[in-house]
Amino acid sequence: MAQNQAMDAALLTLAEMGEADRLTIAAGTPGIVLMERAAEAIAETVLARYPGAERVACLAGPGNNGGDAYAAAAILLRAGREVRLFHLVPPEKLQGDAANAAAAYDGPAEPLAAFDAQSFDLVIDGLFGAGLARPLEGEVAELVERLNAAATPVVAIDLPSGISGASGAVLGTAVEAEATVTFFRRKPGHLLEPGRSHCGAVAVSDIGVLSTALETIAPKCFENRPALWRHRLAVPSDAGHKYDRGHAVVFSGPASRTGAARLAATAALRAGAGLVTMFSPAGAVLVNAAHLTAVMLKRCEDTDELASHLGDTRLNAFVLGPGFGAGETARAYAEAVLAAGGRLVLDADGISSFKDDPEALFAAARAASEARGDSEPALVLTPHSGEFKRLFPDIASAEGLSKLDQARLAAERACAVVVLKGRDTVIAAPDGRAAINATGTPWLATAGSGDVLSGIVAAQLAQGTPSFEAAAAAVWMHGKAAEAFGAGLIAEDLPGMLPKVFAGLEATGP
Ligand SMILES: NC(=O)C1=CN([C@@H]2O[C@H](COP(=O)(O)OP(=O)(O)OC[C@H]3O[C@@H](n4cnc5c(N)ncnc54)[C@H](O)[C@@H]3O)[C@@H](O)[C@H]2O)[C@H](O)CC1
Ligand SMILES: [K+]
Repeated sequence: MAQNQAMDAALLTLAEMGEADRLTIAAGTPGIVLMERAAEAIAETVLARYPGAERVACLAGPGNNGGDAYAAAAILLRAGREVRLFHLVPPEKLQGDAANAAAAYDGPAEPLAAFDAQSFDLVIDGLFGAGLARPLEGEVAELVERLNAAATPVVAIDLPSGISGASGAVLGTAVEAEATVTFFRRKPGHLLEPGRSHCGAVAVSDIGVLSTALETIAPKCFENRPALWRHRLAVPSDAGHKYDRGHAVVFSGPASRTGAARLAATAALRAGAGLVTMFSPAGAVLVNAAHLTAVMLKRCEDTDELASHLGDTRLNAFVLGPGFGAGETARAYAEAVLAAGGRLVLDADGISSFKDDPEALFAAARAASEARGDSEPALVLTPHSGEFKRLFPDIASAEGLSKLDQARLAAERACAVVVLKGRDTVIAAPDGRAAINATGTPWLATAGSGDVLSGIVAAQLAQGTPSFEAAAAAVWMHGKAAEAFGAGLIAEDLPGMLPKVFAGLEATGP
């Protein structure tokens, strides 16, 4: 059950989508039938979203995306719309299903050069989809730029032309659509920026591609939805005790910089850790004491004191970084926590502390994972792109890597779950599993929001949720908390929205 629901959230590579098509066609559904259904889905979206759109332009490219455009044009013509089709290549040059779809269309068709967006109420973009192989240039690039400058709404077939389905990158230039209709499952480019913004509202149409094909294909990338992790999530039970829900620790920075750690600690408590203790340098104990209530406080002045605290093996999840200050102390503490068998969320200054010797961190993480015996990553890294660059400069600067590729390579190298933050946060595990997040609002880009996230991750780790699921759940909840609050959000507001998020999670399915 959980497995099937997760498969609904799969994000497919070009090869995986091609394989799903191949298996479906081999099982008896001809390609032209899939194209016909794709066209019906596009026409349905157009008629439902734009009931008043009379003058419709269909732009058809040289491949099957163009074939979909011909087939959709035919349906809209039958529905009484005033349709004109504009083609990049003459219809007689099309092949396979696209050629058949073009032959079945008997409405007006003209070369692309005759297209003027201003003369239409709606444009259907069937120039390029999954087969986009290189940047748009020349006549097509100019046309796309004129189209974007016009006020006419665009519905994209499969992907806005110019957007890479694999990476969400703009190749050359790309159509800015109001809506996108894709088929069977989304692709990473629908969720990764800037692709996501170019897609507008995405509708996924089940065109009869066999979902059982996914069992054979075994995709490893998913949209971050509860189906991915809800079955692994620890939920406080009636018979439970606070000690069953783990004991999280947050390291505080010096006296003038304690707020970030308190945000993380409050979030950890709200997100379900049974107990949360702040480890504070001596000089910050009074400041922290003045602010903390349910969060406990312990002095932790140096590595000796830390070693003595770590003797208590009930302390099982740690947050190090928010407001902590970068340097030798952070490095020593992180290594000590991992060596003691703790699970560690390393954020902010904690990450930057290893910029001169990332391998020391990766070796500590590898040793910690191996020592656990279940190969579960003990380390969760939560960098934004600037921090990511400090730990993984070569991956960050390599040409042609998507954010998804970057997070996966980093996770494998660091033997850690990597949460590469942003509007399109990617969560990746060393074994290649990855999730792309879609919850949240622009208001999350606010001071302290990352500190809250690290606390939510730690709460899940403390309760025994596996690291990948813990991180993915936390990112989703963090976004949902922001959505629930709405405009005017500051980081302090996020923990207080978590009860609503949990209630929603209980009330709804995946
Ligand atoms: N199950 C499904 O998902 C179905 C999808 N359908 C649609 O088919 C397209 C993919 O079709 P394909 O022919 O493989 O690729 P495209 O139409 O996207 O384009 C390939 C075509 O374009 C040329 N090309 C690539 N990049 C450029 C460029 N920058 N400039 C100029 N020309 C370029 C390339 O050489 C090829 O000739 C998918 O998106 C769906 O819309 C089917 O309808 C069936 C079901
Ligand atoms: K398209």
